[in-house]
Amino acid sequence: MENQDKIICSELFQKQRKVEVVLYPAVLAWKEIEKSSKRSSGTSESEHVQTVKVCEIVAVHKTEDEADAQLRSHPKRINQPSQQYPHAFTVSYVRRTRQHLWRCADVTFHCADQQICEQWVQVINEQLSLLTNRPKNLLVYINPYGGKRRGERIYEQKVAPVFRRAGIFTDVIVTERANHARDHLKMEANLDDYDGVVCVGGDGMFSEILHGLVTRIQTDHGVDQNQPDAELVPCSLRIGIIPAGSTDCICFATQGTNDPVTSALHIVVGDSQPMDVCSVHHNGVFLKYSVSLLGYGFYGDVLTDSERNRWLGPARYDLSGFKTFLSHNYYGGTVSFLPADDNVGHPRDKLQCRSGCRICQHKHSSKDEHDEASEEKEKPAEDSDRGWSVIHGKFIAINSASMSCACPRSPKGLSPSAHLADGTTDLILVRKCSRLDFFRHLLRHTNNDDQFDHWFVEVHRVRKFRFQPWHPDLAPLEDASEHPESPDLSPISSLQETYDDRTAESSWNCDGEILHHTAIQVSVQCQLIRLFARGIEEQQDAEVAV
Ligand SMILES: Nc1ncnc2c1ncn2[C@@H]1O[C@H](COP(=O)(O)OP(=O)(O)OP(=O)(O)O)[C@@H](O)[C@H]1O
Ligand SMILES: CCCCCCCCCCCCC/C=C/[C@@H](O)[C@H](CO)NC(=O)CCCCC
Ligand SMILES: [Ca+2]
Repeated sequence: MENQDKIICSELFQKQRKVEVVLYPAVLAWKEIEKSSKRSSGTSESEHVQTVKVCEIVAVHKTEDEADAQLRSHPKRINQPSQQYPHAFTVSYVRRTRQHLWRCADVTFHCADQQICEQWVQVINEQLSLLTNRPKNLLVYINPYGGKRRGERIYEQKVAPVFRRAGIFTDVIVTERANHARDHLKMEANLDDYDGVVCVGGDGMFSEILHGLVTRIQTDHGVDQNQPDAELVPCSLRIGIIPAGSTDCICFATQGTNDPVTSALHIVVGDSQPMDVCSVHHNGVFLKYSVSLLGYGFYGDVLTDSERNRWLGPARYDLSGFKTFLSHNYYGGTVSFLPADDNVGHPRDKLQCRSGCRICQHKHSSKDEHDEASEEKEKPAEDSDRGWSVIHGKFIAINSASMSCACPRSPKGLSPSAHLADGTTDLILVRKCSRLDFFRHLLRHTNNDDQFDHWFVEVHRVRKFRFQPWHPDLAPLEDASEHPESPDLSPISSLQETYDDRTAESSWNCDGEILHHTAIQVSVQCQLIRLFARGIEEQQDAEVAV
């Protein structure tokens, strides 16, 4: 630190203590200078240096009238340090508290000289203006009905004050119906006016923003989304997520917590996290995009059931999860997939995607990869069946996790080692097994045991996959490839009386929405969008003691 060039250095006052404050090019630091009458004569420097990275300063402003106000209310305190140092400025900055939780903290420095005070404000502001990744204008959509219906309150009480302090301008739209935000982004919003879009709501609301934005960009660039191999254009606008939904899995998996203030601060400091998006087609017709879970069988059934109980709020998933678990349905079908290259690891390698992830950093957006491939004139023949693996079977669940899908219900997620931006999705196949076995598998989503370490579970890291449910007339009577089932210790046959495993079909849960087709083709679009996030931080940045 001492070797870096000091931009400005002063002796100021903070909370009745004399401190030396230094602004280096990337760090603001201050340390106490003790008047050591208590210990020895003279002035000595305390060992403890507090530091704040300039990129984590939210704002700086002159603390107007504070000293005047004190003087008016307590004229007798004229000899106190704050009156000897009547000018003050306050630096608001990001402070890490508990795990992944950020708060906006203030530190106020007092000084005797007005000019010095103004110089400090000016110099810090100059440093902040060099941070060009910070948004200045945001378009905010609030779903007033997501989660526990607290979206508007959360925004007004916790988020808007942080944006105001950071000097961010916002246009706020409180949605009046489902798909309001999607349609506004698709057709009306003037995207040139904004540096980003903020979504106040849950995963379903995020999905609206995703569809509105991605579709708009493709339309503007003349790209036909119905072509499964279309070269999609990445979105330049980043998306911020203020969690106010039921699962908030996308927020949790990209920040490590579901906290509105933390999200607001990630937006203010201009974080950027690229993210994969799966495009889902049915017979060459575009259906949906997905960033978290595409789940057939268990998670499709949970969602279908839970939609009937929306009034229950977040608890609807617990009730439907329990009911679906008891139903213990399984579904026949054929899954085909194109495995990922070796350089992106394996779902069981325990290399979790964290802030600055090396695996994700080495990937580019799908468009860049397309461009490189066509330059080299060796576009892979992906539509042929070369390289594809095919699996027939009866499945309790088929899950594709493009990210870990960590959420409060499952802090490590459906696929703990899945990457946010590696151009792949982890395809998890849970074959027909006993109810007890499936329970053990589910339970492992909540503890440290490996949920893939079961005879009936397999997991593949893939770039594309397809699913075809068995046609009732063509379904094999027995699935020869299947592992012999272990005995079911708790048969609940009454729930299955009407269940015919040769005709039954589930539905796909696509980021919390039901798809209306079961035969689908899925392709991962590497880094199609960017969030105002940085991935989950490995460890807390501690204050520096020198
Ligand atoms: N004004 C509105 N009225 C009714 N529905 C809305 C409105 N605005 C958005 N929606 C819809 O509400 C649905 C649920 O919203 P949201 O995702 O915010 O909450 P959630 O379902 O409780 O949370 P999660 O998706 O995390 O489970 C979304 O699919 C969205 O399209
Ligand atoms: C014995 C106890 C076992 C408990 C096991 C819990 C396992 C939980 C795994 C949770 C995975 C969530 C994946 C995220 C999916 C979201 O895109 C989607 C939209 O918000 N949420 C759901 O579909 C809601 C899905 C809710 C599932 C319960
Ligand atoms: Ca991925």
